[in-house]
Amino acid sequence: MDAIIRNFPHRPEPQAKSADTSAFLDRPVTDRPSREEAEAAVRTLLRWAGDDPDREGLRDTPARVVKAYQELFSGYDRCPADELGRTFEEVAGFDDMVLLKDISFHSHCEHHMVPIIGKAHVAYLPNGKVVGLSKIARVVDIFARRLQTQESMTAQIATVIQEILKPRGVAVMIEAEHLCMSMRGIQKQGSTTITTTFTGAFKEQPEEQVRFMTMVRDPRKG
Ligand SMILES: Nc1nc2c(ncn2[C@@H]2O[C@H](COP(=O)(O)OP(=O)(O)OP(=O)(O)O)[C@@H](O)[C@H]2O)c(=O)[nH]1
Ligand SMILES: [Zn+2]
Repeated sequence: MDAIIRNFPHRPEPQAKSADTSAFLDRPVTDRPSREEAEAAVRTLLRWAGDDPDREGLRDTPARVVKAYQELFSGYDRCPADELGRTFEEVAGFDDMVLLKDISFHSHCEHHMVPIIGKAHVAYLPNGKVVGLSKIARVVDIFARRLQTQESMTAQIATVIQEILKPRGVAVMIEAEHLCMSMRGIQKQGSTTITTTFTGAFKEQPEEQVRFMTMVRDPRKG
């Protein structure tokens, strides 16, 4: 949990605390450099790469890069716990698996700041309440729009859903290509990294894990 709390450095205005979400809202605010400082850093990188930041084609690039980073790293300004705050009473007694498959995401690895492109599969076993389907995808999106390792992102998604929704169990699988392994370094194109994590009934009952895996691979067999 601590790791998740530490990953909220820039949330500007903490919302009202509730018993369920307080742990996700008490996070330190760190000094953020100004936009001008960020643009100056991009200019330095352009020069370091060997180009001239004053040539016409690059003149607006620092501003564009900063604007793009604001979007790509907007997950630091958002709280995944907030997304899960609105729930619905269990629909018509439904308490079986809810699985969102193939949630596409773009993230950036914390080692090289190079894209991680992949999809997440997230399931939970409701325990008296369900959450809007889009909220699960929003949680994935918020964590993806931070610097990540795939393992951390997998664990963070499961932890926040387990802590806030308190279902009988959560299962998360992420499949992703790390461009730091294909564009540079070892240069292995097309390799996929798969990570999984399970809580509650998914952790304790192997048959629930199998059912999750089967539904991820072929939902007709679930
Ligand atoms: N476990 C894990 N490793 C990652 C992830 N994304 C990137 N990496 C790895 O992070 C490692 C960083 O290794 P370092 O030796 O510190 O850095 P490097 O010299 O740039 O490594 P190379 O990529 O091997 O050239 C590399 O092996 C990457 O493949 C991730 O999500 N999870
Ligand atoms: Zn990397």
